[in-house]
Parts: sequence; structure tokens; C-alpha cells
Amino acid sequence: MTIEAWGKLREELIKRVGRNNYTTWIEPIRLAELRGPLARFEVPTTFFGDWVSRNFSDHILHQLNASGQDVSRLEFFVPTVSQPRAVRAAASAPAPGPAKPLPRLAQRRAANDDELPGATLDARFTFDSFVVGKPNELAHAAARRVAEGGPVTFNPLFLYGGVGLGKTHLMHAIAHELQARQPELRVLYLSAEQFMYRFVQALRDKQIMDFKEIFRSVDVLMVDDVQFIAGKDSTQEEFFHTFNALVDQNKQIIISADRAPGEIKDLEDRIKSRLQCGLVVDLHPTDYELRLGILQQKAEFYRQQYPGLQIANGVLAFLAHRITTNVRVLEGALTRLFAFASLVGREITLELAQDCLADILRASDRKLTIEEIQRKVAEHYNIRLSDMIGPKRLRNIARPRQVAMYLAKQLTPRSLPEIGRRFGGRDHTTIMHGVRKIEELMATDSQLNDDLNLLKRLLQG
Ligand SMILES: Nc1ncnc2c1ncn2[C@@H]1O[C@H](COP(=O)(O)OP(=O)(O)OP(=O)(O)O)[C@@H](O)[C@H]1O
Repeated sequence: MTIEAWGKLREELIKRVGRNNYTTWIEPIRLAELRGPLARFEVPTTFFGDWVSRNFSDHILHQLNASGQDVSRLEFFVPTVSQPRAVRAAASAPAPGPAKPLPRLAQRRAANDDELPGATLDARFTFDSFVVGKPNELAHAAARRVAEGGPVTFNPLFLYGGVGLGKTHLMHAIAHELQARQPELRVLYLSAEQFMYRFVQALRDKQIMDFKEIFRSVDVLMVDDVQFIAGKDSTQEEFFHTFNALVDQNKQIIISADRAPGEIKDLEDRIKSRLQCGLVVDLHPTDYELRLGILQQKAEFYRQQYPGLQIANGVLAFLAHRITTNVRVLEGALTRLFAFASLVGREITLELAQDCLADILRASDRKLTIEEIQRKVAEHYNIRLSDMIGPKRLRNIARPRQVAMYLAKQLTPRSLPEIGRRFGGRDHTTIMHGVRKIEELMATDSQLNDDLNLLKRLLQG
């Protein structure tokens, strides 16, 4: 094949990669050399070559092979005056083994420096693998809605929740789904830390206009763990402008954080209020049913991985009862259990689980004390611990005290008289009254609900 013939051949790739990808990634590359099984392409930047190599080399190889070329290796290089620089040699065939994480977008054509790609998506984090239960059903429904990619109805979608409750999983699921439904959509997913890193890099390299252009040309922007930019003034400023520019163009934004926008300290008020403009939904701490559901799903996966390995009745229920911290810990426990059982070639029994997971179970057993609850609540409402226990009846003290009573009842196995004793020797009827008052208010007071959710998360880790 002549190098000129490549021009025709590459147009065939439109069918395989789509017009948008073709103009962005295929058109700018130039076939420079065909040497036996090796085809070498000139690319404008290192990043560009890397991107094409990772995402399109299979298609290019296929096309070359289909035209009768016996090529099995691609190389991409940035031309320099002296020696061409190899960027990265692509594998001759798709790598076997587990599905590769799908790399996300970078949206420019030729640039003369490294690009600004998004983060890698985890191929396992899909809607199919996300178990829905009461604590996450709202967040899941909102994520599904956004993933349908219809007209933007709420902007941004703000997902928040404690550590390991599935925020990142849902974000990735949205990105996968959007990409599957509309491959031409420019979806950029990255963590707030990466946003800052890219921003600082752009400042340093005097590439700030490129930075702005890339971030403002996406169709969907997803920023994970936005609390990270709290206290980082210029990053916040840039984030704010990016955010506004995209909202103005009616582009969907999806944000996650470990707490509600209003609770993120050192975040500018104007950003907080922007973040609250759309739909704010939280992932609540898991309940028993959800934990069991997740364990059942993962166990199913492991049964396929370790055929022949038996798991006794009641083991999953035992774990769901005992490991209440977060899903990541739960998953880790199950992974360890299966690995251990397959190593020793034994059935997974309750005894084996207790042995093998002793440390995790011990850590999970840590009992929350009423004193810890009082301290956290006092801190949250900015009152003195002594007032929490003392006799003052001022509302700004009495209400936090009732919140602490309510949480003590909810989160510890202590009886009302026991709780009363720890609240300065109050009678159990006073505690009951406090608990009821909070339950009543919860029906109407959304601020109180937010406070309770945050406190629960803080207390339960
Ligand atoms: N409902 C769920 N169904 C299935 N897996 C889940 C669910 N919730 C969480 N997980 C799993 O738990 C692990 C932790 O979830 P993820 O990373 O999404 O948490 P996160 O909320 O982003 O935590 P962090 O605050 O640490 O970033 C992942 O492996 C994820 O797949």
C-alpha cells in the first residue's frame, strides 16, 4: 500500500469510530512509514498519540488488515527536527483478560503540548452492577435520569454521601451510559483534584486559554469529590467560571462530594449557591437489606470466579449485620474471604469468616458512645459540651440537646433511662419527649434532616 492510499482507507474508519472521533483523532494523524508488520504514524502531540493508540489502534489495525496489509503493530510519534520520537507502540491485538477501563474524552484536535484528558472510568462501575435499596434509591433514580441524556432538567446534579457509599460508582455509571447512548457526546469525568492539577499545570505552562477551551467545550462535565477545592482560591475561581459557562450553554454538570454544598467549609458562598441550584441528592448510610443485596451480588460474581467454592447459609447475613461501616469495607471483606477459602480449599463457613475477618469485625464492632454523640452534636451546633448536659432551656441549646438525644436513641442500644443519666441525670420521659420532638420536626424541617444525615455520617464513619 502506498502512503497516499491511507487517505482513502482512513475514511473507511468513519463507520467504525463515528464522524466526531474521526475528525478529532483520525484525520490529524499521518501515515509516515510502512515497514513490514509495523505502521508508523505522525501525531501532533505525545498525548494525542497516546490517546489514539489506546482508543483507536484496534480499529486502525483492522482497517489496514482488511485492505490486505500484514500490519500487526502501530507506532505513533511526534516528528522532531532530528530523530522521530516514539510515543507508544500499540499491541498487535486487543489485550486479553478483563475489560479495560474505558478512557475518557479529551476534546481537542491538534495541540502543541500535552492534552487535558479526563480520568479513567472503571468498567465495573455500571448501573447493572449498582444495587439499589432505600438508602440510595433517590440518588440512583436521579443518576439514571441524567444518564438518559434528554433535555437538561436539573443542573447540576449534586450527589453526596459518606465514604464508600457509591458516589463514584454512580458517576461512572452515568458516564458509561451516556457514552453508550450517544457516542458523539463529549463527556468529561475527572476528580476535583485532577481539575486543580490540570489548572495549575495550565497556569505554569501558560496554556490557560487551552484549558478554558477544553473545559468549556464539553457536553457533560462530571467532577468527583468537589470538596477538594475548598480553600483553594484560584481553582475555585476557575471552577466557578467553567461551571457558569457550561450552565449558560445548557450543558449538563454532575458533581459529587462527601457532604451537602452548604456543609463544605471554605467553599465560596457563590459556589455553594450555584451547586444548590439543581438537584441535590444524598446517598444515606447503608441499611441491612442493601448490604445483604450488595454481598449477594458480589458473592455471585466470586462463585463464578472460584467454581466449586461453597458458601454456607447465613454467612452473608452475618457479614451484613456485622460490617456496617461502608460498602468498600464490605467488599474488601468478601474478597478476602473468597481468596482465603480458595487458598485453603475449604467451604466458607461462619467460623472461617470469623477467623479470617477478625480484624475487620473488631473494627466494625467499635461501640459508639453517648459522649461521642454529645461531643459531635455540640461541635456541629457550636455550643459548649457542658451546656448540652446542663439545665439551660434556651432554644439554641435545647434543640441540639434533643438532636443528641435522638441520635443516642437511634445509634446506640442504650435504654431511655440510661440516656437520661448521661444527659445530666434527666428523667427518661424527658428523653422520650426530646426524641419525639425531633421525629415530629423531621417531617417538615429539611435543614434538620440535613443536619441529622451529616451527623449520622460523621458518627458512623
Ligand atoms: N449500591 C451499590 N451497589 C454495588 N456496589 C456498590 C454500591 N455502593 C458502593 N458500591 C461499591 O463500593 C465501592 C466504593 O464505592 P465508591 O468508590 O463509589 O464510593 P464513594 O462514595 O465514591 O467513596 P469515596 O467518598 O471514598 O470516594 C465500589 O467498589 C463500589 O462499586
